[in-house]
Amino acid sequence: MEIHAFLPNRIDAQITLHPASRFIGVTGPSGAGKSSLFRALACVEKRAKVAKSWSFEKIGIVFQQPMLFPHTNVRGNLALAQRHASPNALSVEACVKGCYCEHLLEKPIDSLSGGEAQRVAIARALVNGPSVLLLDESLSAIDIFTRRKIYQFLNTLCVSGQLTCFVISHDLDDLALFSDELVYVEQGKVSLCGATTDVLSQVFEKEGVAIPSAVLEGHKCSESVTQVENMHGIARVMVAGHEVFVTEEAISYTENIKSAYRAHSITEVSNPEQDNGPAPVRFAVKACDVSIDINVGGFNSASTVSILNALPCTITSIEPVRLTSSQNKKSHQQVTWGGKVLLKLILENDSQALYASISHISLSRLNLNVGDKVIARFKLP
Ligand SMILES: Nc1ncnc2c1ncn2[C@@H]1O[C@H](COP(=O)(O)OP(=O)(O)OP(=O)(O)O)[C@@H](O)[C@H]1O
Repeated sequence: MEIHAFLPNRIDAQITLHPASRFIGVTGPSGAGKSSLFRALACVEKRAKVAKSWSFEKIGIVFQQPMLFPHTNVRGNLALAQRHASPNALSVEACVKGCYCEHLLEKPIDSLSGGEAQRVAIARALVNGPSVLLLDESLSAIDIFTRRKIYQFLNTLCVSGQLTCFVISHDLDDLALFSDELVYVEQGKVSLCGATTDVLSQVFEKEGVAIPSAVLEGHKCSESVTQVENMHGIARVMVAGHEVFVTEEAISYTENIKSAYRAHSITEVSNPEQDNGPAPVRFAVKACDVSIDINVGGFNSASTVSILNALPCTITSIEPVRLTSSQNKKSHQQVTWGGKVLLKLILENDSQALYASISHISLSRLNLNVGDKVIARFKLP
């Protein structure tokens, strides 16, 4: 998929995407032109010129400040959107359930909180039945638990082929978890575009992110081992041949619509006849949640620590963690070095990367070096 968007003095962006990408994250510094790009794509900017290699049937856009009709309540807003809905649009019930705003239906618009109004605005956009939905920081005021649930719902629609989402966010963890591809905008141009994990590592370097998250992909095992896991919403995921535990909320489904379908109890998502095997999933692991164990022989014998997960890895780089702070009135950046180092690790027998943020003291006590084989132990994501 190719898109070229031009807006005089603001945007000259070339985006090249894989045809199968359905959830595309967009990020970049403040003022880079992300909103302008979306406004161009949504044909809101009259002077914009957009060329694309495929035709969008119907484009929806939701801004950070929800633009709901104040003269009617939430139900009325949704009913108005339904009037011009495309034939395959989801029902109001499915949209409000997926956007967690069932309880808000009778509320007047001016009584909604910022996060509630954002949820209603997304539900209203979905009721209209767009084939492409542009979300411009549209979930920024929603708490992380509900936000992740809504992203999971949107992702389910994307995985089932009913929707393509372009999502602007400054939250790299959200984008890491859900995006098939990531676009980085700088000074009106697209400077990075491609597979999420590849682009993310370059974004972390560019933005000097001290505690990055790695995205791991694996297959969710269909059944939980014990009733305890079931009760606490913990899933088992096979990563590079090893079993790890992940909370259900932290998982994003990448394929296999049946699993996503079951996870959300959605009745209107198209349900192609696919096999019901282990569902491909991804989840993010924060560098600060990863500890390093040099006792590689004791891989399965860490029963004396509370950290649940372990993956054998090799250290591929060791970098001091940069702490960047604004120094003076001219906003020059001063770089200072914290007491930590960032280790980049590659999983054994796999090309997936993991980060670990550890202290200089641990680095020297354990005498860690590039090329060492270690166990990365990490808390339940
Ligand atoms: N209507 C407008 N007319 C002229 N310039 C504009 C207009 N809207 C935005 N700009 C300018 O275009 C540039 C890009 O703004 P835009 O809002 O697209 O950035 P952004 O990447 O979305 O930023 P943020 O992350 O802070 O929301 C900025 O310099 C902004 O001042």
